[in-house]
Amino acid sequence: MTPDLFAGTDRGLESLPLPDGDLRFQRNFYPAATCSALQRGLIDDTAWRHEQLTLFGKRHWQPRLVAAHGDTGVIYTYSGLTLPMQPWTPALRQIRDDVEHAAGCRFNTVLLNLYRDQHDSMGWHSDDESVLGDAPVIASLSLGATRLFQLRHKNRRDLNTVSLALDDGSLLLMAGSTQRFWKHALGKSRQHCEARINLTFRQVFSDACVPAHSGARPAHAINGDG
Ligand SMILES: O=C(O)CCC(=O)C(=O)O
Ligand SMILES: [Fe+2]
Repeated sequence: MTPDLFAGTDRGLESLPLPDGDLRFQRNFYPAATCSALQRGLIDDTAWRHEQLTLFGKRHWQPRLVAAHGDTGVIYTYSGLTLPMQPWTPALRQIRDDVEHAAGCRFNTVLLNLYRDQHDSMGWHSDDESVLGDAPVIASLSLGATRLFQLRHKNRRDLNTVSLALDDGSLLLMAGSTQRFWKHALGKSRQHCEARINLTFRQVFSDACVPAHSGARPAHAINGDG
């Protein structure tokens, strides 16, 4: 495993070298005071759900709380779970607009994860559902405790696991073929951790109209107010 590859800056999104992928990262996307206000508001105002998943015929509680917000009519199923889609709140709409501006593309959905402490986690997976298109852009904003995010290539054994400390206010973009070739996870921590919220913004297409190439569009392609 490599140490944290990327120290990050607040000079905008910067590319992280990733074979077969496209990762960009910005530390301090939001300043600390904004992050703590956003985190408090989201913890209090979100209808957090504790969901169960079936793995090999056995029911398991997910080790985190979740919620989904998005445009009316969007349905998104992942890991066999279809969360009820809540409307955008003013806070989430503002964050979405800021993230769209940085990413240069539109998002119609955000999944929220609340990692209550060091015991909460997310297992290895790719966000590669067909409704995300073949080259999804996923923008991940972290608020609260720093947690270690890891990526591992699906079939190249010569490549090390990549580790990235996602700290308060950081923005990570996964684009291009990242979901096709890499899995990612957020493991439990050995040290005590306070709560962390992660928001992943996605563009979910209805099954009928998934574009052949759905990668990031340049900022000037943004139109309308969503
Ligand atoms: O919490 C994180 O940083 C990862 C979240 C994630 O991978 C997801 O929501 O699909
Ligand atoms: Fe993910």
